[in-house]
Amino acid sequence: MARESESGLPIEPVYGPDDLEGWDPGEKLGEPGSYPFTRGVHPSMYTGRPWTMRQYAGFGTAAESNARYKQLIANGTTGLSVAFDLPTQMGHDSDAPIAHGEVGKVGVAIDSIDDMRGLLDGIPLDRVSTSMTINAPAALLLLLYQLVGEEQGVSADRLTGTVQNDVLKEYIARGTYIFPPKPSLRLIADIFKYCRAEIPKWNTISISGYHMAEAGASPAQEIAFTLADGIEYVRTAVEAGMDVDDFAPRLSFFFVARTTILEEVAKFRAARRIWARVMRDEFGARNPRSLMLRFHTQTAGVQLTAQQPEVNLVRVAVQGLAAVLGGTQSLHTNSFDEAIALPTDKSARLALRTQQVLAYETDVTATVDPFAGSYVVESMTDDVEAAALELMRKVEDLGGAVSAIERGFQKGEIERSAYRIAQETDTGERVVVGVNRFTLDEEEPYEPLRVDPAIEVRQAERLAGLRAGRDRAAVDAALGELREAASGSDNVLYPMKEALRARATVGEVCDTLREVWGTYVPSDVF
Ligand SMILES: CC(C)(COP(=O)(O)OP(=O)(O)OC[C@H]1O[C@@H](n2cnc3c(N)ncnc32)[C@H](O)[C@@H]1OP(=O)(O)O)[C@@H](O)C(=O)NCCC(=O)NCCSC(=O)CCC(=O)O
Repeated sequence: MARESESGLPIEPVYGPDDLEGWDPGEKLGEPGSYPFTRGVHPSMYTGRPWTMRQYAGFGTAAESNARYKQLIANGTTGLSVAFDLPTQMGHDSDAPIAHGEVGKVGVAIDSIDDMRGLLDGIPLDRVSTSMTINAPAALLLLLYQLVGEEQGVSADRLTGTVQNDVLKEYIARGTYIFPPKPSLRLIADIFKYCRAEIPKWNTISISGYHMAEAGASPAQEIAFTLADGIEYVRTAVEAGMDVDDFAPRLSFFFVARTTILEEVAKFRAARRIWARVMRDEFGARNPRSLMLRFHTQTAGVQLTAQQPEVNLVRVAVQGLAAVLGGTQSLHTNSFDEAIALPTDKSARLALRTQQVLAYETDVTATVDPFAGSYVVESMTDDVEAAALELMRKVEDLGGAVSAIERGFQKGEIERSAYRIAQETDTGERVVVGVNRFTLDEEEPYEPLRVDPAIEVRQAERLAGLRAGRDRAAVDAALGELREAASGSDNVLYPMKEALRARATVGEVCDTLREVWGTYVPSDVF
């Protein structure tokens, strides 16, 4: 009997030539590095250059996070990935009442250029690419990065990295939105234009399915809703007057890797094929780079267990393998203790070592797209593609990603899928090793890393010092310019940069935008 995949599609006990009858490799696969990019975005893939090992990290103060980044680099990481605390992600200063209890908890606290300077101290920005998981305030953090680059003598055209900047999935699954959809999309178009003119190698957005997957989305839902968000961003930028080939090469994506290797590989390959077709046929993109779906992967946090946490090391290795077999450009492997707390130095190192074993001890990097032509993987690639296209059509029928979000469509679909997973786990139909089978009577003790609660006081003191030491009139004047741009149609990033240079804080800049644009209140469908 066929088993069901995570997307609810059948997985047959045996696949053979009949399953690929009429299947045309020329149309479905092409060559690696060529349309429709099913086999990967580069002709040589990992035989030319391994994926970027990019471990998401950050906690406490800028100085503490800086020390962790230097340690990661010393251990062989090949790109940085900054986690910000919730107040920063929501555009509040560390001393704002609403920030209380959250400063430095899930990431680093960045209030101003002073903190950004500390975060990047001693890190050569012309040689390291940096991803920043920041969404509503993405423009601010990008500009702070550029300003620190200028101080290091690195011109903006040499900076490489990514801002997540994907606010649509914040409304669907992650929650750190500030402004309503319309000004949020306008801000994203401003960022595309600014980067095109000023920071051309920067990846301007990381259109993310990861968080939807963490909320329970199936693989088909994950790519469908993510690509639908991508389509909305492309439309926004085109409507804002940009030529598609002027910004599409710098769009990037972000997906999860689950333990179900076969379907995950199929998912990544299907996503590349769908995106290439959409960009070529719907948007008329001509530059091959505009058609390439380049993506970062993180192993599935939701599949980690607090019980017998060391078993997570095994899960992460399997998930990382899925990402690599699927042709990821960049990878974060979770630490085994992440279901319990922030990773310790040792668990962070082990997570990176897992990638190094995949890259240098296995043979999966010796040849491009090793699953190509496999009866099962090609069949599943077609199946996931068809299921995703069907969902994308439903989003279109609702008027596109934003209208569908406003009606709660994506959230509703994801909730249903999450409910199914929870039920299957409860009944034991879905085996979770160490949780509903192969359990221990008594778990071994585990000592997690804890963030020092005094960090909040230290950040508040730093802010008081900053406010006392800066030219208040210059800050007010710069924020006034920003207010004016936000009220009209001028690109907000130019006055925003001047405000940040004058040491305006993240909270002050975001409050200025909140005054003009208001904040988003979800229409709760549930
Ligand atoms: C495009 C990606 C996906 C990857 O960029 P990278 O710089 O790492 O890699 P890359 O672009 O593939 O490679 C770097 C350069 O080498 C080239 N290159 C690579 N491989 C090649 C090959 N085989 N042949 C020829 N050239 C090759 C590329 O074209 C590129 O140059 P050119 O540029 O000149 O072409 C980017 O967006 C990225 O790094 N994303 C990371 C996102 C992230 O870390 N997010 C964390 C989220 S954490 C989170 O959100 C979860 C928790 C939470 O909710 O907070």
